[in-house]
Amino acid sequence: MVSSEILDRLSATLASRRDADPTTSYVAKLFHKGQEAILKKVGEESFEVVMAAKDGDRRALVGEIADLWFHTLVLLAHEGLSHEDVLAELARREGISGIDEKASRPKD
Ligand SMILES: N=c1c2ncn([C@@H]3O[C@H](COP(=O)(O)OP(=O)(O)OP(=O)(O)O)[C@@H](O)[C@H]3O)c2ncn1[C@@H]1O[C@H](COP(=O)(O)O)[C@@H](O)[C@H]1O
Repeated sequence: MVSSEILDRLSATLASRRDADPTTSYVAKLFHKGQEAILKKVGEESFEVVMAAKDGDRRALVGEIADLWFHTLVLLAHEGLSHEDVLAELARREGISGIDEKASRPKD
């Protein structure tokens, strides 16, 4: 079974691409292009997830969700966040199902 440590390793790789040459790395190129380009990829991959699910293509669905997760990790890194922030939020939600999420979320 693949461990969630892959997220730690991938996030470290993403962080290392911040100052990398955009001509040698897809991630560095996305960082270089900026938020708009990253958001465009997140939108495209979200749509592809929906289409794969509607087509009933389970193999494609896994691939498209991997693309979506990957691009959301790039977005998090771009915004100075990481998967750990999301995991912490999910952990916080354990045991509070049934209550209003927005009302229960800590203020920034
Ligand atoms: N997990 C991924 C990963 N998943 C998807 N992709 C890239 O995301 C893009 C997906 O876009 P599309 O499917 O829309 O295909 P495309 O039309 O070629 O995309 P565009 O060129 O239009 O953006 C492809 O270029 C994929 O190669 C990824 N690129 C990198 N990683 C990981 O990120 C690490 C660092 O990557 P580099 O910065 O490229 O070294 C790698 O070692 C991998 O672990």
